[in-house]
Amino acid sequence: MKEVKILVEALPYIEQFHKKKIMIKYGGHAMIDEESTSSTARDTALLNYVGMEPVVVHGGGPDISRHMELLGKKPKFFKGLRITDEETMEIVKMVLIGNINTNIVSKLGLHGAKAVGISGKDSNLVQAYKKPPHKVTDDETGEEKEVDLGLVGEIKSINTELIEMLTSNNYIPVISPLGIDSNGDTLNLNADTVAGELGAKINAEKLIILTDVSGVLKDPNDPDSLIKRIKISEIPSLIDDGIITGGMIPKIENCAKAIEGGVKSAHIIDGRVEHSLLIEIFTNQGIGTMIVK
Ligand SMILES: Nc1ncnc2c1ncn2[C@@H]1O[C@H](COP(=O)(O)OP(=O)(O)O)[C@@H](O)[C@H]1O
Ligand SMILES: CC(=O)N[C@@H](CCC(=O)OP(=O)(O)O)C(=O)O
Repeated sequence: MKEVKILVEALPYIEQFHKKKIMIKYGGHAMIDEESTSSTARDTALLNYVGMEPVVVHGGGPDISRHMELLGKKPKFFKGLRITDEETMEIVKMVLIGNINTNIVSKLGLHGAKAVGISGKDSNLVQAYKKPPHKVTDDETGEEKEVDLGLVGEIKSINTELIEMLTSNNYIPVISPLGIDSNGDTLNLNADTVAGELGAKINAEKLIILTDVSGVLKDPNDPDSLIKRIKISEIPSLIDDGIITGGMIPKIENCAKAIEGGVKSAHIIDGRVEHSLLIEIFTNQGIGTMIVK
């Protein structure tokens, strides 16, 4: 009886999200081991089985950094974005496309879903241009200088045709965060940005970002200080006051962009917690931080 009750309680959510796209971002820090990646893949497959259309964008920052270090390169970031020279780009492609993407696709397949691995380059899905150098002022000398991030892109446009084709045929697209520029060259993109912008473009019902903290915390060192709801208007002061820093900045900013672009709700949740994805979708109280208008 207990199992049946659970199923009946899930019914309104199954109805609400039937044939709706759910944009899920698998964070590099959320994929801590094979088991948690497999568990998230199983939950994603379940969403698909009950009639939703999940679309996965994955990260892999920690793995890219690890491989760079193995090859004797020091990872460098500017405002959360990896400074990407040509050699780094080779590592980024190898890790994201060759390793992480295929791994997620296999795991979804093992749980019975039809998953297709692509990157933003396929079928011109994510067209991008090289990010112009950042102007920064040297604190000591007051001199202005430029920081060039190398092969890092900004999204110019998104062609959703391939995604629509896949989801309408019940395939789960699994997307590596790379873009293609007008010369056909590859650019490295932040995975949260791809998930947010693509989520808005495909009219996703929900954007769910899986990471390694329970959501946005008032005090990042205190796991019990979770902020359950954040209004878009509150975001700038949370950043200015230094409450939201580092990798959380692109997450919250892209949740806001997604909501402004028409996504109905955006959530940052702990991907290491078993079934956090299902708890978010199938319960009233949800889990993690919800970003609202
Ligand atoms: N206010 C905050 N609440 C929670 N996490 C925060 C906050 N500010 C910064 N962070 C950091 O953001 C990290 C998540 O971003 P990131 O490391 O890029 O994850 P991912 O690989 O999942 O994209 C957290 O592990 C935490 O260190
Ligand atoms: C430009 C840029 O910084 N790209 C990211 C792409 C991967 C990513 O975003 O991974 P997470 O979501 O795990 O952080 C990088 O090279 O790390």
